[in-house]
Amino acid sequence: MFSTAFLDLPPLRRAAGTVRLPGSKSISNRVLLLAGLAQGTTAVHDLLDSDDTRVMLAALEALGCGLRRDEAGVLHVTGLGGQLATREAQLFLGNAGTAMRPLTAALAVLASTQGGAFELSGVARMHERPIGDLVTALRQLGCPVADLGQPGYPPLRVGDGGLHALHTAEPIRVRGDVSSQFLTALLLALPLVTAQGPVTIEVVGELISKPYIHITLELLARFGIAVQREGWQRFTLPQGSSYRTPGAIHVEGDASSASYFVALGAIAGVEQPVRIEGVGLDAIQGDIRFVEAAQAMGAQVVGGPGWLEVRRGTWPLKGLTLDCNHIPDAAMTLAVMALYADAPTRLTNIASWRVKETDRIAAMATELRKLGATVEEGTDFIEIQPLPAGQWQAASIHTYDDHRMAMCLSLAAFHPLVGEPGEQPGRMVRIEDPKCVAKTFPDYFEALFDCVEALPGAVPVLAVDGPTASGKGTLASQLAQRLGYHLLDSGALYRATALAAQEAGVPLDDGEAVAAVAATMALRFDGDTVWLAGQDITDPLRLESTGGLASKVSAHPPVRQALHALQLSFRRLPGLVADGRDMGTVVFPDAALKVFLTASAEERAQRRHKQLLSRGVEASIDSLCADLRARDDRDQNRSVAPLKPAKDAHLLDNSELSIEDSVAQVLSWWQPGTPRQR
Ligand SMILES: O=C(O)C1=C[C@@H](OP(=O)(O)O)[C@@H](O)[C@H](O)C1
Ligand SMILES: C=C(OP(=O)(O)O)C(=O)O
Repeated sequence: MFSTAFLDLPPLRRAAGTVRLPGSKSISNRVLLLAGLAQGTTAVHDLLDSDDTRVMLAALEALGCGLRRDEAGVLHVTGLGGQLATREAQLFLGNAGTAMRPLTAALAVLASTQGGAFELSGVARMHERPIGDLVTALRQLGCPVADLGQPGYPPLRVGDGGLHALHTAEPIRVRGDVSSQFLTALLLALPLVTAQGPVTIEVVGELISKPYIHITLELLARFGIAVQREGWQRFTLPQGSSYRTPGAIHVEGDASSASYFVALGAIAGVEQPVRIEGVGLDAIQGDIRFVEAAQAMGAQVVGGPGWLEVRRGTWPLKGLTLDCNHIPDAAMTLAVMALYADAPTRLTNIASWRVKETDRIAAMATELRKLGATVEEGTDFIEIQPLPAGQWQAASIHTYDDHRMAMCLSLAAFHPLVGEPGEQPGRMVRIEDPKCVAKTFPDYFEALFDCVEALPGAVPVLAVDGPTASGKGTLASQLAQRLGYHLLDSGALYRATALAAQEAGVPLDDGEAVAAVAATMALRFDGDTVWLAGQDITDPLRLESTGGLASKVSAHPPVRQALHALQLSFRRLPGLVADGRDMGTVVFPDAALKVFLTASAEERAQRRHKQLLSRGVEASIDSLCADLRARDDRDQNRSVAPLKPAKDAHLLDNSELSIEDSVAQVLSWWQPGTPRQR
């Protein structure tokens, strides 16, 4: 997961490859609750691991359910068998509607019938998401529910410790026009009170997001509860309903998450399709019908059970008007596809967008406008005009702690002129707070980068060059962390070459022979660990003596040549911070930003001295200073790739700066707009 403050996406042009989707959030949290209420143990395969399921799991654990993950990653849930194991708990449910609403209902019923009291709270936004219609239904049933904050919103306390007779003979009435999760919550919880007779739920007003009720009914059926229904108005739980574990259950891939990859194929699956695995045309999730909307916009989709393949069909995409009530989550993806269309796109009947992770109609309109689009919004619709190729603007996209805003808007990084003659350099899309995807798809950006390709030369490089002991290694690694970029420590390649040559018995002054070693050595970086031919060389690589050897081998032109291609291969999405001596001048002359880091020889000698002392090595500052000056002189005057700032480098003397100051300075040069390709 990218935990950076922002993630810069360079202009992308093509998509191809395969994504294996994480499990469905809606199925995962329903299955967890059903398994938690059932008697016996349920083996849950392919459960989603994300913020929303973690809060549900933590709640089940606090309530006394047994949870065990086996070596294969299968979760075994041992349920309560309908009996409370603990009578009081405070449950924090983050921003997971699929945890907050169903747990409120289930615990209200259990607390009222067995005696107990439970507090349910969430993040600040959860306390702005309505739950009043569910609370009204639960009170009608006879459950005590107390508002702990603003009435109609979490936090809530359900139960008051006492026993309460519930009124199950009359139909329980619930409104369904704000969220379908209120009805889902009652359907999941009320089997608990069917001992005396059947229980009927009546929906008041128009039910929204109907396909989510279908998921609820399907999963209840798998747990042995056959709900009888009359249209979308009346649902009856038969007398004596009880949750029976199916033993094992498999969670399908998330169909809402699939929408980003379906869109990817439609926008940029030019030569090859984007293949999606884990969810297919047999899905029980309503969001699979996003496929039809994407097809209507021009996507070519084929699929079967558990898979889809999507390529670009009509281009530009076709604008459309669509009632999106049945696909409220995936519909957001259409709003970004609309930028690439030939005519306006109007998405209607989406009032529920306003009460989800953020006010999604307002947020979408604001962020699409930043890209240059013309957008109209109403209480329950959004209309987006196509964005002509020349009018796309670089933008920093605010994501409102809403996973879908981040995932949808990443699709705006595609270059609108993809595959057309006279492609122009593209723009950069900055996604703020990319870790918000953790709600349902923590590795979304990794999955995206695995199946997209940037415009040639567009993967940004930030080159940090400078003399020995200038602190460029530390600066480069901090920058890579802050930007979420890959890191190339080119010095390590020369050091590894020297070690490999020594190991092979090759004389270090034989440039051609050392180059042959460099070209074939089996070098692998694994986080901070470096492997050479299966051996961990992390420590030997850092030795002063290895530095001396590296200085020798790096003076041979054939060695530099041999390592050139290897260095270029580090340039991968989303970007690269390259640390060395000739990164900006020779290896990445087109780097988006070049920094030449210096510090006075005295200051560098002091730093080196400290570093050596910390490793228990004694040294004199004067001799270190003399060594550094001699090394600078050699580096600056060698014939191949002498150490010098690139003409377009920013010079940074960090003699008086802390690491944090230097990082801040470089990041201020790296604002959208400044790097060359933006
Ligand atoms: O029941 C569910 O799993 C969901 C129902 C939908 O909410 P609404 O019914 O509030 O539209 C959907 O947006 C949400 O992501 C998941
Ligand atoms: C609305 C959503 O979530 P929740 O389950 O919290 O309602 C969503 O995932 O888009």
